[in-house]
Amino acid sequence: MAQPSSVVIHLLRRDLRVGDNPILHHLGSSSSHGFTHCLPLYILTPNQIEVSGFILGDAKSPYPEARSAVGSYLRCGPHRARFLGEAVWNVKESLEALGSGLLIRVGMFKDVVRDLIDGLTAQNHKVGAVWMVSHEGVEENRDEKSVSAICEKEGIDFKLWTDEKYLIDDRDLSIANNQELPDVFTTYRKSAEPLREKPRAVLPPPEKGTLPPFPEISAIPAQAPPFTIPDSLDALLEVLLQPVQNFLPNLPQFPKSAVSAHPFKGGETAAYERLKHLIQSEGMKNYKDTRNGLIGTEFSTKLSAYLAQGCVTSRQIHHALLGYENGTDSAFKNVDGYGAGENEGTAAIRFELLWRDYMRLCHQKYGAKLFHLKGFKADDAQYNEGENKPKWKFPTKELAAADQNPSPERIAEVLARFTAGTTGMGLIDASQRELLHTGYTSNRARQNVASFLAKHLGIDWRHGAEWYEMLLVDYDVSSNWANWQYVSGVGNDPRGELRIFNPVKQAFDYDKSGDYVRSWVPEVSKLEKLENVFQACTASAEDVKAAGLEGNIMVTDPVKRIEFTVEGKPSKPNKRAFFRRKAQQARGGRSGGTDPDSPISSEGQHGDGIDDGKPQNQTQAGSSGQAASGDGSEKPAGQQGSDRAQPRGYYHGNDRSQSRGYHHGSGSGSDRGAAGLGRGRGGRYALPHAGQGRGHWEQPPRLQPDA
Ligand SMILES: Cc1cc2nc3c(=O)[nH]c(=O)nc-3n(C[C@H](O)[C@H](O)[C@H](O)COP(=O)(O)OP(=O)(O)OC[C@H]3O[C@@H](n4cnc5c(N)ncnc54)[C@H](O)[C@@H]3O)c2cc1C
Repeated sequence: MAQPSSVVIHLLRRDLRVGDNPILHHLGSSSSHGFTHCLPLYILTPNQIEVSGFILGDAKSPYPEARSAVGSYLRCGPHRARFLGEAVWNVKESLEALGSGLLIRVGMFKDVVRDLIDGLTAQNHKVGAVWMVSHEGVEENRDEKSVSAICEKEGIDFKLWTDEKYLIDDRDLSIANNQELPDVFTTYRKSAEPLREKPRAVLPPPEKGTLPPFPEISAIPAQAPPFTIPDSLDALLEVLLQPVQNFLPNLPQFPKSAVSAHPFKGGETAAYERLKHLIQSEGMKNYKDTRNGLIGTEFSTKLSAYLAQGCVTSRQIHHALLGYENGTDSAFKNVDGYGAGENEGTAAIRFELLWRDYMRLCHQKYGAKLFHLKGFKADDAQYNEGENKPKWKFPTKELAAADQNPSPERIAEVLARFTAGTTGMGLIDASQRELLHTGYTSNRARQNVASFLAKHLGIDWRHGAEWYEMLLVDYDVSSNWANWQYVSGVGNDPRGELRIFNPVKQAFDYDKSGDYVRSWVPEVSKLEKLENVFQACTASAEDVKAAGLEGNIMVTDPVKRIEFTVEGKPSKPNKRAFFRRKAQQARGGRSGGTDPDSPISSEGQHGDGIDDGKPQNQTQAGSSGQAASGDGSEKPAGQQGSDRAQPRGYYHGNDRSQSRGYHHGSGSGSDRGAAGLGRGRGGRYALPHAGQGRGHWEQPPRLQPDA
């Protein structure tokens, strides 16, 4: 009599690799797991990625579009959709090469798993277990619970494995539980050092033929209609991209002068190639000197997108570095520093990877506060004495105070220009356009962009985080939202409100010849003076004319003017900020004082170039870029001069009339309670309302109202 089958469903998530994969390793190396078959499965969930492209013909999707809660942006834009498709296909091919395979499905976890259990059971396959790695995130935890509940009901083993893609394994942390995590990175780092000795060994990929076989195709139920699953990579990319590629109407052409810093393909194979190249080209060795670059593929590792999808693990990076440092991997024998131990560059990489671990641990500690307007600092006691709590401006009437100035309409306009890269602030616009076109922008640029939105413009930072979520090829829920909080002053930056980037000074420091801004913002490329390139409104009328910029909104209506002398000093040093920094240091700051390990390198850390922000009439702006001294007050865009009521810029939103039936915002920054929203339309910034859900569809909020 045939042995009864026992199938383990291995649900791959952001562990899209066969190497260093704890579940595959266990199944490939243990003879006692008891499974006759293994069904590796990847699910594209309609709340996180748009799946309407998988529908053949005219059928309607049972799910609402995958859009964000606050700004109603697409959850996953074309750059990451492509990268993800490539990564999924690559792991499918790798599994096939090992004698297994990968089933791709569209749907919510619980529906797909339910269908599979029913279908396999009907074909005399007993599902013995469902295994997956655990992830942080409200939605991710909800997915886990939904599958766990089905398994419990059916008497199926459900196991969440530790996701081993971090530098220091959770089982080796110096803290007993996540509530003990220090709120200052340096404190955590010190408890984790020496970093080079901490990571566990890498798990080898299963050997060919060692994984329990893939169930016969005839036993696997088909994808639930109306979706169909493509059978080639090209077809998969087409259905993933088709609904999201026109995410920004009137997107300008990719500038001829610009080159993508992130031309990389998704997948584990490409990740290993990149890692090897970085060591062989001395990119790792030189990383400390190059990491603040803005242009090209080589100034930083560009491993983030691979790490985000789990195509490579931090400890695999660490071990590849060990092979070079210890002189044990002959592939690197010709590289300077081979066998000479850890160097500045490789140490800095480990340090950055620890930042990634830390952001994830912060997410574990604070849970859904990651998405709250008030951030991790929801508790007022978490602010330093004398530190101002941010007062946010909102682009919707529902969230804005009745007397919000500038008006919600103007803020919506400014936001549209911020996202499209037409603010008139060169570094910000260049970065935003680079992001639009390539899905990547450097860490230096990200910090400036986030600081500009949150601190110069005072706009609800979650719009920036959601915009990044849509566009970043390397979007990672913990790293993105925790970094946005950090820079916006509501997260784990002990300097909070005091850290403000002056994007003009930063441009002078990091884009010394203006090549970066000129390449992504070709309109300003003909301006000769750097200060004008970095802030077009400072150009003289003559230079504006010569550059063909007459009437350009970046000149006539910059969303912000920043005073800055060409000599590189703010025109009016901000004594107050300095004084308060000292006071804060003396007090030890929040949970232990300022953080010398801020992810921001030295020039960015020191409150330098605090923006005076005095409104300035464009015609008064001198060609030198020197402006009249400011009054020290921050004035948001729209308060400059006369009220500008007419929308400008080339992007006016996607005019969505449909959105989802939930709301998660809160006006807490202005001490307004959570408002009952989710109604009506409002163009681009309409809040979600009920979609065309099928019976069982529900999409509870990721964000809870600020408690
Ligand atoms: C507002 C903002 C949003 C961000 N959003 C994301 C995001 O969604 N996903 C993401 O991976 N990173 C994010 N970062 C962190 C950082 O900008 C990127 O990790 C980095 O630019 C990716 O390029 P790279 O791989 O070449 O980095 P490298 O400079 O080569 O660094 C090596 C690795 O270290 C990690 N790392 C470096 N800096 C940080 C950091 N500050 N926080 C967490 N990990 C870090 C990344 O995994 C990175 O791949 C964000 C930073 C800011 C300021």
